[in-house]
Amino acid sequence: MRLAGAALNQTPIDWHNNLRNICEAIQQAKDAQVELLCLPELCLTGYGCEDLFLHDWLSETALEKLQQVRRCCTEPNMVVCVGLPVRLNGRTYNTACVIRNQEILGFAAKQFLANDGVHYEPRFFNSWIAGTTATVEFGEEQWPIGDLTFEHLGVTFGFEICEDAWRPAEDRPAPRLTARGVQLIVNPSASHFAMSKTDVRYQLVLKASRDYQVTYLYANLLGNEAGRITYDGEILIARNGELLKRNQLLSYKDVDLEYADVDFQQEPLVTEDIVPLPVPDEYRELNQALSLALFDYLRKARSKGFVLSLSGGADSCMCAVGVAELVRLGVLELGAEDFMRKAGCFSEEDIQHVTVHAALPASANGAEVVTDAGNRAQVVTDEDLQAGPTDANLTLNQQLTRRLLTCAYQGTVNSSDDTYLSAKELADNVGAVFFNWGIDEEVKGYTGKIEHALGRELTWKTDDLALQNIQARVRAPSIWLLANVLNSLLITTSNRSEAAVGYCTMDGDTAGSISPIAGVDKAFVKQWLVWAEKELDYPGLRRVNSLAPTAELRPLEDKQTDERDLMPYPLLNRIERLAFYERLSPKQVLSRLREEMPDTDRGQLKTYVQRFYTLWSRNQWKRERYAPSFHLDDYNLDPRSWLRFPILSGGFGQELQDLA
Ligand SMILES: Nc1ncnc2c1ncn2[C@@H]1O[C@H](COP(=O)(O)OP(=O)(O)OC[C@H]2O[C@@H]([n+]3cccc(C(=O)O)c3)[C@H](O)[C@@H]2O)[C@@H](O)[C@H]1O
Ligand SMILES: Nc1ncnc2c1ncn2[C@@H]1O[C@H](COP(=O)(O)OP(=O)(O)OP(=O)(O)O)[C@@H](O)[C@H]1O
Ligand SMILES: NC(=O)CC[C@H](N)C(=O)O
Repeated sequence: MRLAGAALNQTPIDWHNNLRNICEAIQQAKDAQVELLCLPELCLTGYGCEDLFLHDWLSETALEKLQQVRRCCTEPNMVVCVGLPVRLNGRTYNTACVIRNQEILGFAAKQFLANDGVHYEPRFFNSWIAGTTATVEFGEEQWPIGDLTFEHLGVTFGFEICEDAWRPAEDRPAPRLTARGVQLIVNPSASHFAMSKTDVRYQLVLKASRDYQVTYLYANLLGNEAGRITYDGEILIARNGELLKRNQLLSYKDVDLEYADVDFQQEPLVTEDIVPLPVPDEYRELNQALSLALFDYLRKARSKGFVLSLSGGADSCMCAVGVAELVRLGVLELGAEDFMRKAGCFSEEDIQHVTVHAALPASANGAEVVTDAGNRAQVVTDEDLQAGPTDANLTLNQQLTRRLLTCAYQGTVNSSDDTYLSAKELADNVGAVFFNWGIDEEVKGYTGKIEHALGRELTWKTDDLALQNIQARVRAPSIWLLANVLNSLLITTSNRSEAAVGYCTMDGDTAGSISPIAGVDKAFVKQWLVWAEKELDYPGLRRVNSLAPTAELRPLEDKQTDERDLMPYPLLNRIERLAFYERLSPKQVLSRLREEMPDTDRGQLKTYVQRFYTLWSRNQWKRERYAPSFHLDDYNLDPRSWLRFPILSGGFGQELQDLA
């Protein structure tokens, strides 16, 4: 039997997009003579519909749209499994509908709901009770729903829907299914991306196929579906512990279909030792996920591009590279023309202009073709090409980045030449539009007003934080204005370490509508930039990679650095991880640190732990106010996705006092 999984880039309640992708996958499956096709979890409505799953109309519309999917399923020999919510007696179930030759055979329902990390399924869905079935009615028709198995071309199959497979052996459906004679387990998933998670999923699928001696077919969603969470579109087909198919993750395509053939007449030996996956390259994974997430966000928000306040520091530089990589990877996979069309923000004239130039061979236009890692697709240098004035001497990727990314350096008397040059060199390297303006006048305007009102001078001695914050805040209005004028999304550059301790000015450097790296810790940001300079070939990162992170908000002679204000970043990350990922108490965190760092002064470690928890508690309100952020690491601090904490609390007063 030819089995296929298709990863789909869906959007909540974008019926047109979702149906088009589903029907396209079915068409591709027909063309490839696939006999059983698995589509991802809840792909008809989108997985991220949130409280809409509690609305009757959503499931009613999904059932209506299902009739359109049904009409695409015209092959007598092909089964299609499509995910949608079904509402019965005021309860919503998360199901996979099985269709063959326009006939609905039934709805398999999810038994275990994902309720950890970024998943809140029990808020929307009810678990299906194993061993039970019921009936779905639609017009004159009735279909079975529940704990079902199916038969197709002599093969018996059943379902684990995403989280079902992540439960222990004594709970998960797999052993009960195999006891009922199932030879094939189909798993439609919506499994969020996190660095290295592919390894976990691979082990899960391979081991299930080995332990239950079945064929296992797994298909995940693809892309930034609803704003925060990205899916990597993983497809896995395995049999008796052996991998038959695994695809390239994080595709820019809407539909990524892969298939493999399984001869169910033969029973191959069981592979006891699972061949391990090569260790995932987290820097590369992060790059792909970040850039795809930005691309999908841009087009799904129907925006024209991005605006970025580029300080030349690590965070803003990483965001700039994220946009440049969105272009590079998108063009690499789709080609310039399809990339531009899919982005949805380029005019037909511009598409023609850019792609005609890109298509010209080097010899025809004097262009220099550079064959490096792919950062420079092609360098057009011939001025006679009548390219727009801004396009001369830019590579294709730079030309496109220039259309999507506008940056501004906004210096003060406290800014250094180093950061200015770092910002300028990176902007030039990626091709972004770059402005440079000062903000001292505005700062003076505001401080002067308050000095007049209070009848005294504001000084660094008496008003340190206030004088820092006004600089960060004064950068916000002009960059917002630019974003509005350009119909662009304003990127805010907060990282996870800064979010942990509120090391940011609210309505200042947090201003923006999208916060791409708020889930990534600062130590990782810095390592990633070193990797990107070399591996992705961005020489414009050379300067930032030689700088210590600094807010540049105090006078230069103060030599302000983040780590002097706070503590070393690796230590901050360690405390954060122990405290909120491993969920230890302050006392346990301190004793763990003392074990791990016996050479560090015990009193100093205690001060850092106290500082961390004090700043953490004081700044929950800031975490509540960050712009939507991407989930990229295995956890994050976003109260709307991974981590909840009270805005007002005792702030660990007792616990910190008790530290020895
Ligand atoms: N629970 C709560 N709910 C609501 N508001 C609360 C609050 N607790 C304090 N507040 C209010 O918060 C305000 C203070 O917050 P905010 O004005 O944001 O500023 P604040 O947190 O006082 O200071 C900002 C910190 O971030 C650092 N920073 C700023 C900008 C850029 C960078 C950089 O790395 O580039 C670093 C800066 O060095 C400083 O340490 C006060 O008005 C206070 O009343
Ligand atoms: N001189 C500046 N010009 C433009 N934007 C700035 C400037 N200084 C700060 N910003 C904005 O404020 C943000 C926060 O500054 P922060 O210092 O936390 O990050 P960074 O400068 O990117 O990195 P690092 O902390 O490693 O120096 C910057 O990312 C940038 O968006
Ligand atoms: N949609 C789901 O059930 C996802 C849950 C599962 N733990 C995962 O992360 O893949």
